[in-house]
Amino acid sequence: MMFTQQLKEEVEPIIESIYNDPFIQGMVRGDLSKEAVIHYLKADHLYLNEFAKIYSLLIPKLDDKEGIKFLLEQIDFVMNGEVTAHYTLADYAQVDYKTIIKDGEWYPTSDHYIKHMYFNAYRYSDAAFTICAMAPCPYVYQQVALKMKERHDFNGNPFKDWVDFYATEMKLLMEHLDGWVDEFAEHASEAERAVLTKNFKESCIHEKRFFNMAYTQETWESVVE
Ligand SMILES: Cc1ncc(CN)c(N)n1
Repeated sequence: MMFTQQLKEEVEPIIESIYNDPFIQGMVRGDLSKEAVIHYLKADHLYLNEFAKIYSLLIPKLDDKEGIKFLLEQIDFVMNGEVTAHYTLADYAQVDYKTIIKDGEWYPTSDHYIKHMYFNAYRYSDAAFTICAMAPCPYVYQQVALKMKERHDFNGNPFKDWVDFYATEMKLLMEHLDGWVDEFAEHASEAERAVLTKNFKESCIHEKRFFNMAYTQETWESVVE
C-alpha cells in the first residue's frame, strides 16, 4: 500500500468525527449560526493567506520545473480561487465579505495550526514534511464534502456551492501532494516516516479544532474563562 493511502486510512475516524461535529452538521441542516460562519471567515481568510505563503517556502525545496509551476498555480488558486467558497459563506451570513475580513483575527486554534506548518517548513529541508502538515487542508475538506454530498441532497441548501466546490476542486492538488510524499517516503527512514505520519494526523486534528473554534466563537479570552 502506498504511504499516503495508509495515512488516509489512519485518519478516517478523525474525518468522520469532523463530519459529525456541529459546524458541518449545521451546514447539512442549512441552519448553522451566522456568527459561526463569520468567525470562521475571519480566521480562514488569514489562514489561507499564510497557506499561500507557505507554498512559496516549498519552492526552493523542489527541483522539478513542473512541480514549481504547479505550486505557483496553487498560490494563485488559494489567493483568488478559493475565495469563491468564502463568498458562498458570506452570502449565507448576509454580511459583505470584505467587511467581514477587514478585521480578520488570529484565534488560538487557527494560530496554532498555521504555526505547525511554518515550523515544518523551517525545520526540515525536504518538502515532504511540510506537505504532510499541509495536505489535510485540501484532503479533509474534500472528504467531508464528499460525505456530505453522498449522504444528503443539497438542492435548496444554502451551502450547496461550498460543498460542490470542495468535493470537486481538491482532486488534482491531492494527486500532486500524494506523489511528492510517496516518492520521499519510499526511501525515508522509519523515524522520518513517523514524523510524516505525525504531521498529517496533527493537521487533521487541527482541522477538527478549526471548525469547533468557529462554532464555539473561540477567542484568546474565552479559553481561560
Ligand atoms: C482551515 C482550513 N482548512 C482547509 C481549507 C480548505 N482549503 C480551508 N479553507 N481552511
